[in-house]
Amino acid sequence: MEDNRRAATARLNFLTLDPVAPQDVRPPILASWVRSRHWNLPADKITLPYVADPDKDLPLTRSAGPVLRRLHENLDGQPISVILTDRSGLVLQRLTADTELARHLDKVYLAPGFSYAEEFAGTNGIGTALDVGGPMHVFGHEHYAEDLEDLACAGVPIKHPLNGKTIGAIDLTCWRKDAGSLLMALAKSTAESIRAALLRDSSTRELSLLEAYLQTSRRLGDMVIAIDDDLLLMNAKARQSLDAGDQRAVLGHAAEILSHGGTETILAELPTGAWVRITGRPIGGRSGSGILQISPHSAGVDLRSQASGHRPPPRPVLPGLVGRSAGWLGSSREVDNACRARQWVVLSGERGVGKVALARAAHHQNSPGGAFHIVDAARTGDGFAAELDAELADDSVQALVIRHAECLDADGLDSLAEALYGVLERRPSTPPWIALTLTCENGDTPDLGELLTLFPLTVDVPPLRHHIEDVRDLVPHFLNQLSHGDLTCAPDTMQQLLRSSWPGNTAELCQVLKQVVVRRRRAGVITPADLPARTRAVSRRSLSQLEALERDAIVHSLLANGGHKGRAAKSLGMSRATIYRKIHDYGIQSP
Ligand SMILES: Nc1ncnc2c1ncn2[C@@H]1O[C@H](COP(=O)(O)OP(=O)(O)OP(=O)(O)O)[C@@H](O)[C@H]1O
Repeated sequence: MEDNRRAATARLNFLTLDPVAPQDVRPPILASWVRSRHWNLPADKITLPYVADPDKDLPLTRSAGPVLRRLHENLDGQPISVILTDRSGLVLQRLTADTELARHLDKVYLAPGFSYAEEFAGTNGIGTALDVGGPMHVFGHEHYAEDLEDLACAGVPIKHPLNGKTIGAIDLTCWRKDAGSLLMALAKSTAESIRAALLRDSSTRELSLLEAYLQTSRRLGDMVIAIDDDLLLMNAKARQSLDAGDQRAVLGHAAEILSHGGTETILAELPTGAWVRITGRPIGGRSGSGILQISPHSAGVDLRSQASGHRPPPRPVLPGLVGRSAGWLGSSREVDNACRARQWVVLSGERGVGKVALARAAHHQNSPGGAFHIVDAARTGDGFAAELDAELADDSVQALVIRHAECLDADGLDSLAEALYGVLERRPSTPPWIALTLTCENGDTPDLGELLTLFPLTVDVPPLRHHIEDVRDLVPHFLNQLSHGDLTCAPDTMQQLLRSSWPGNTAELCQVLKQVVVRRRRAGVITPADLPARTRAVSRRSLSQLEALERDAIVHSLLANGGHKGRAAKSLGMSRATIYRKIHDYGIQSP
């Protein structure tokens, strides 16, 4: 009781930025409060992300189920809730016999589908135990969120018995007034029983997988990978021979082979241009579990180079950007050259195509470390004008992007031209490099009037559907950034992404992958079912660049002719029959 009062005072002092006496709060709790403040969490209420349909078909839930049910029965109606979460703190299961406690837990969202990760719920038994990687009890006012002050929680991370990775957490929660030291002892012994159950359930299959993996690695000296639910083993040969992008591609093919029974052999081209032969062998009679043997396939390389005199595809020209299609590389080179020559440039294209990204990368390539700033003309009120003045007055700025110039009206464009002439007068020998971006929709390019005399070059940045093949590079690039390489994309998922028309371009692709990463919350391979519904509105096949251009021309013509197909066909010089066929073939929704 005394401890709780001291914790309450310490918490209040902490929240009001007053000094906290070290003896009043345990160090791991204080450290967690600091992290909670860093996440900008409100201390007076709890708001948590919710996943409507969390994936509960995991080895953890299968093995933990009987252990949790036994414990729940033994608790015999006592007000203690037994909670299982995945490794991110997402609640998968809750067993509570006491209705009053259950009602309270519902009120604070300690229920399946809600995440009790520390970054959302602040200091608590689940998230903080997962964060520190060991058992953690959090008592009453030690919780960061006021809503949790009547509860006591004892959380213990659960580590996989074979690979040692944290795969979830067990938590026992009761009323603060009922808590005692036995709560933690019980949580620890439950975690131990779950580990034993996991070992028992997985040992037969995983040990035979491990044996097959070791035998294959020793015998053949090839690259070998073993895959099972939560287990991934890759031998040194595979790790050394394949770079991160190639590893991800191989894992995607491996998942595909294993999901079809695992006995196939395929030839695959990897992102670096190397060809490999991948042979699968299922283990344990389950799809998704088996050994993959990977060997370099020189015939593939020879075939390619003999057939078309192919060289490995060109590398991206600008740092931090990916994409090797001719259209994207052409724009990249133009922006790079303009930046090197300090020539001011207009970057024009649909929303999210990568205009700012190109300007930033060109600047970093040509003036590494130099100050690069952005001002956005879409800002309302006087915000833009004031910010622009400040940037132009700052002599340390070496590169400036003026974004969304299409938002300026005629007066705005005049003022901008005047301000830019001013900077040329003031810094005639060292003006900043300036790129102006124009976001154009439906092929309309706004008129920049007099400004064009200052910007002699306009680079058109193509929409993603016109260099759709770059999706193959963009997806692993974004997944690597978003999930630190924990997630890869299955080949059929990639096919679906390649067939989408991406009206929001690369920014939309990045957004979709972000959504997938947040929803999945565990490592593995992304399947088409993981993709949000909007990516399913796809054309029946992936279109070549010419076909995509033709589809766009038809869409623009239909728009310009108020949806009248006959007139649209005439203005494009095509017959009515042809336009009808193409509208159907390209899956165009008539405007
Ligand atoms: N080739 C690429 N490689 C890696 N990332 C890219 C590439 N192209 C675009 N991106 C990323 O896509 C996102 C959108 O790009 P960016 O903001 O540059 O688009 P924009 O054309 O300037 O958009 P808007 O018209 O809306 O202002 C950014 O996160 C950017 O880093």
